[in-house]
Amino acid sequence: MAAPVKKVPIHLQSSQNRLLIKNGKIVNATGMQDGDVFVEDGIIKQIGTNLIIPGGTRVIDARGRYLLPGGIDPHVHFSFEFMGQTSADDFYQGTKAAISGGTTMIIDFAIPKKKESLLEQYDKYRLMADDKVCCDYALHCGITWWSDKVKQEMEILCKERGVNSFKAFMAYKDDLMIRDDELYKMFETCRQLGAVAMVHAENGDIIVENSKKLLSKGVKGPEGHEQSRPEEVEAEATNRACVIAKQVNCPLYVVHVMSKEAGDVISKYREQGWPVYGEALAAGLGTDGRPCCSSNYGLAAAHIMSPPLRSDPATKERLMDLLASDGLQVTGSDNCTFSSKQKAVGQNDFSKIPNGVNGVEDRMSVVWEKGVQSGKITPPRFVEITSTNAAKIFNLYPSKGAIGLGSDADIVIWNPNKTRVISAKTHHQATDINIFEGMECHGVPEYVIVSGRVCVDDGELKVVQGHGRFNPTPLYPPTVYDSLATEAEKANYAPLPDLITETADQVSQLHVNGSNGDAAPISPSPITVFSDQTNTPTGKGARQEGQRNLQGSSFSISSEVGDTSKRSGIRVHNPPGGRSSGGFW
Ligand SMILES: NC(=O)NCCC(=O)O
Ligand SMILES: [Zn+2]
Ligand SMILES: [Zn+2]
Repeated sequence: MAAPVKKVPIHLQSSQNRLLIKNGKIVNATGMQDGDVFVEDGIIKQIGTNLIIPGGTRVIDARGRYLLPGGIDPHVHFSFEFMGQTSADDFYQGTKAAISGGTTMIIDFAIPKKKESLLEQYDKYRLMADDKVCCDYALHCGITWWSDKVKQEMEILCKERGVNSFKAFMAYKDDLMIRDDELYKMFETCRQLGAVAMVHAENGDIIVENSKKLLSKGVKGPEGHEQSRPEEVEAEATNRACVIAKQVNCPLYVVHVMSKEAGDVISKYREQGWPVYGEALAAGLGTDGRPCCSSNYGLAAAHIMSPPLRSDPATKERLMDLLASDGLQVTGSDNCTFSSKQKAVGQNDFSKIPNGVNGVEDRMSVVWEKGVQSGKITPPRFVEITSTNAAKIFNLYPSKGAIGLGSDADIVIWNPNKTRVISAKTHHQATDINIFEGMECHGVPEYVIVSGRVCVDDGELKVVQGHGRFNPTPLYPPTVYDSLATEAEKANYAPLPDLITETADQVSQLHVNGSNGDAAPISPSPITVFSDQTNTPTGKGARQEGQRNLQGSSFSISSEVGDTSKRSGIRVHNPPGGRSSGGFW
């Protein structure tokens, strides 16, 4: 006989989709405030004190902790076919590792080989990622050759597939590299579309010649990697990319800034008022290139990436100083992991070592340790460089990158008083070596909430495959284009609404819709509140909730399954005026 079903009174049932985080210090890029945060259906619905909360809501006490917007890592490569290998972290393992470290959104790159279709590569990445991602994601596309077809496909990607950013490679000659005239045309096209041009800045011709010379002299080990591409080879290309972008009036995002000289170039253009953005990496901030000269090949090869980790140990301090002074704006990981076995293919020729390091899991800890713990930056600046700036540049703000009313409930409860030691023995990545091995970091993500779901729960990882969704990135990010766009172009995009983090009383006022000012009842439907009162549910800049495309949203649960709540489809962030989300993502 079946056991009798125990009935739980309705008021005692804990709702999976409601969460109250109490007593934390809420940190946004704009500042900090003490308060409680109420989350329902994956969205932040109330912020303040003395909130009116429905029964059955799960409560987490965050006293003594910071509440941070979930980290956004704008630079990862999962399952990337590169230098004859496929990077080891796939979209499941990579996003799982990301979440365990406090990152709740990643942006990967769909990079076609020369002559291949961008659209086909995009489709391939969507297929690889959609069912596997444990957190939300978006895609940049790579431009590795130029033709009318590439230009047309860029337009389709922007207008119909939710891609607003393209990366060009000035290195990896005969593989991904494009020439200056192609770069010029690509930047021009980005400018015409209102997209973000991104660049890997290194002089690929010089690298090839230097490598040949070093190999012929018998320098074959990993130490030859940096020798073939010294600082000025990165700085020259960074300057050249800025010059080319300027010719066509195009804003520019320089990925993986790895040297002092390249950082200085970006700062110089910014001082002139030019919209150039620079991304530092966890690797560049947390370690350096000295292990590349180790007699332990495995350790040396694990540190090989491009541009290289610099052997000057002062580089990491300088990069953090630049982040502190706004010479650089964003931190990513460029997570592109290869196992020791995969790295072994370059044993007799450094130019064949697959380039890439880990970082998606440890980026938040490394930046906190080197930035906040060292006293160089404040918690709000930490939030800005790990989350908010990426959200703004790729036009995801304020759904992402903020703890505000109507924002996605991507929240990290961060204990600054706990420490952890990074190790390959405990990390969640698909590699056997961690470049930050042994580093002690203050700041531990005790809870990581991904779109309302508690995926790190008091330190326990409970991710769900397929919980994440593809986030289209709309064109004309205001942060990037405001200083350049014409008035006619500005009509194409919605100005960013300001973040609102009012008290409960103020929130209630915003939702009573002309009633007597009593506290508003908790609404089961998403609350959409932005300070720009011209935003209506159908107007420019409105979040288009409920327009999630359900197709292709299969869902599976990992061994760490916590619940079976299902999220599916895509997210649409502040689509530009007139553009329908239309289900074509
Ligand atoms: N950076 C690196 O070494 N590997 C990933 C590919 C790239 O971003 O250039
Ligand atoms: Zn690159
Ligand atoms: Zn990369």
